Amino acid sequence: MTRSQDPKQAFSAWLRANGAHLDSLAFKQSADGAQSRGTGVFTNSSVTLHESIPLASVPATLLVSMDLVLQAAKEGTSDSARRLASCMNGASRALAAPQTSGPGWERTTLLIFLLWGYASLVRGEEASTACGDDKQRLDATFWAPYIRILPDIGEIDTPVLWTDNAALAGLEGTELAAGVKAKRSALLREFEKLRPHLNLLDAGGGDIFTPERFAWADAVFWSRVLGLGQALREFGGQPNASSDYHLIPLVDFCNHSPDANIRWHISEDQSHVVELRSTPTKGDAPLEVPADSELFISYGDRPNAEFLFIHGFVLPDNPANVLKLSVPFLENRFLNSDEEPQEDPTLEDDDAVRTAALNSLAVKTALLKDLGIRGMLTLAQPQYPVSDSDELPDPTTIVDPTFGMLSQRAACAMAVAVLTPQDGVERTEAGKYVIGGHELRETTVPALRAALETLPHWEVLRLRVWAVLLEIVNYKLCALYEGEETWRENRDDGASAPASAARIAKVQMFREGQKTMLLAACQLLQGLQERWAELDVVCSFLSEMQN
Ligand SMILES: C[S@@+](CC[C@H](N)C(=O)[O-])C[C@H]1O[C@@H](n2cnc3c(N)ncnc32)[C@H](O)[C@@H]1O
Repeated sequence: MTRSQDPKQAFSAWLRANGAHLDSLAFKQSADGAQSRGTGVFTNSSVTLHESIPLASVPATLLVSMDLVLQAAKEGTSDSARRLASCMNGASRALAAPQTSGPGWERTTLLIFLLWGYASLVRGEEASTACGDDKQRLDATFWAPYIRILPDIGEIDTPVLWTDNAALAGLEGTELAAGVKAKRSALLREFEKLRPHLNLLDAGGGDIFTPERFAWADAVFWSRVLGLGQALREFGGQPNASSDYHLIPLVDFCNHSPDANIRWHISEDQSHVVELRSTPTKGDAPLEVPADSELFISYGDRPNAEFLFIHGFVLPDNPANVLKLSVPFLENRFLNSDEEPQEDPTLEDDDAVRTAALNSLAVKTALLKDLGIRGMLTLAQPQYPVSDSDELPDPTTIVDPTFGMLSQRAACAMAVAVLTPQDGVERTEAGKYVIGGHELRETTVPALRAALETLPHWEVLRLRVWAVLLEIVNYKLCALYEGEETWRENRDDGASAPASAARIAKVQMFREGQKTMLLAACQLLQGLQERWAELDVVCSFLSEMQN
């Protein structure tokens, strides 16, 4: 390979020379209207895809994981391998547990790999052309054809890398605004800690490593990494593979589509570990793909917030859009604010009310933790049944009146969140949970649901859930509308750099998706609240409470 060769062709040649098979494929620029998708995988002739026949394959020797980085640092004999070893030693000393083991450390080692390859590339260290024996893989120059065609800083469009205020302001009022700020600060802190050790990777002294370059490595990592560890150990003939995270040159150039026509597959053939194959078709029918067509894999059904944050793109009318909210424990309302607690005649003073709230909060948090429900709840888009009549079923008569907006787990978590100390939430000394005087047979979502449904005021609890959720949804909707104002002002402000039209369109599409979700949730919850407030069982319970 010569430096003047087209990087995409050089990459194909490097893959082939090192044992990958990609006969009918080529790497080309991909775009969807104004939205660039960067490099993609295209057919170079018409092909017939079969689910059982690999279209391309990558040998184990080309997989990039922590195992490779550690091996290069330990066994490599080149100058670059020695620099890598010094950097790895320093980095593991600079970071404290838990960052020096598990997935966090795997990520750090792969970021170091990318920066190692980058330093070698910009310092013009020559890439080797010979087919790699195992030693060559332990030298940074071996990976140059791969590092060279990775998208560079200006080609990655994730909000963490945006520098124009006009686009960043577009996230105001959405869940991403705080996430992007937090991620930027975390990356900066991490970079400062690692900087002296990263500089050891660079023969030129390290002035090429900036916070932005570190954020580039992080973005490249998250947008391409696959968690293959278990699959490799179980099916890929690599019982000793200790890494989970892998970068797979070739496979990681496949762009995403909800209508993917290919998928990656762990091969049983031990020399060709990862393959590309056709997605399953009806009756195993082969798939005819014309020449010069892009082949897509699926990154999964993810909401636009996730696609934008990790990949810098959004999908129009994405059915996987969701709303995330932290579990709204009622106790927090008065523990964290001046709000008056619900009156409880059985308790003597404010201190007793506070203690009761803290106890009940501790039991509820422990219960959700034992159920595996931590942190955030997810609200999906309601899926109304498609029927000939316009009439929806009476929500009070169906198992899930939220039409899929709340999963069984989220519905249970919400019900727990709105239980008050008066509802009787306790934990016995034996660690069993008691709700309204009934001990849970087992700490599972179905058992909790069954216990909640037996409460005499179950429907009142549900009304509380609708009311609390409606309040949150309205709050988020207001924040979104207010954010819209801030964004408009920033876009019109001549002082800030103009964002590209494609980026503005992307942010707009993201905001529209959030608005659609929130309005649908608001409409549904309003209807549920009205309907539940009319139920006899709810009316009589509430009037009894008043009396
Ligand atoms: C695994 S890489 C795919 C190869 C990548 N296009 C490249 O140039 O290296 C994932 C990245 O490709 C881009 N991408 C993938 N699918 C896309 C899509 N449907 N629309 C826009 N960009 C896409 C995003 O930048 C994403 O982070």
